[in-house]
Amino acid sequence: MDIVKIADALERKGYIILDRPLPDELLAGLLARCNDDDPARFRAAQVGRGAAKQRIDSIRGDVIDWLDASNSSDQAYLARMEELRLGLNAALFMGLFDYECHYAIYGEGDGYAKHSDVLQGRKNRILTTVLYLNEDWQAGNGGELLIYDPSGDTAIEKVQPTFGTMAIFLSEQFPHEVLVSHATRRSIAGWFRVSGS
Ligand SMILES: O=C(O)CCC(=O)C(=O)O
Ligand SMILES: [Fe+2]
Repeated sequence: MDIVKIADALERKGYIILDRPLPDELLAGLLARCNDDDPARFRAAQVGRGAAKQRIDSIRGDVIDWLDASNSSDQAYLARMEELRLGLNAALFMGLFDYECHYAIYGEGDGYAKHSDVLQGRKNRILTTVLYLNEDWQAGNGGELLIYDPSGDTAIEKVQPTFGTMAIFLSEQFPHEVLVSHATRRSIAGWFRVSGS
């Protein structure tokens, strides 16, 4: 990954969309993991936290599974993200403390309504990453990531979830949404966090 380029974009505009920053073998391994035939691995994603945590299909339709450091593909991805964490801390003094990430699968008809990744009452998610794992994705499939300006009024970026594309943005600054997908849509969503609450 070109950490200098990523750091520069984050400093200038707060986000970057990368074409294919990771090697093909790694992407293939991650896709195989996200295709895993064990359906019980994936759980309905929830919104909110603590007592307010709930499943609301109309807001968010994906199923998720957190990465597992004992799997070699997951481990390789986490190692790349660790390099990025250290590089961004060195370049921008971001104080990123750790990284959490999960596979996500959106089925036909699923999306994720406009939201912020910074959970209410908890400000530790600093930087969001989303890596897409959809081979032969068609423009008509929907499922685009819309990134809004900080006011939330205007969409400033529409990202096709094509294989290997990665979006990285400041979690608090950019409301975003996943448009309804008309095909199975796979990704890894992750967050660099600072320590604390
Ligand atoms: O999959 C995407 O494009 C974004 C997912 C997302 O916003 C989230 O999981 O918080
Ligand atoms: Fe999000």
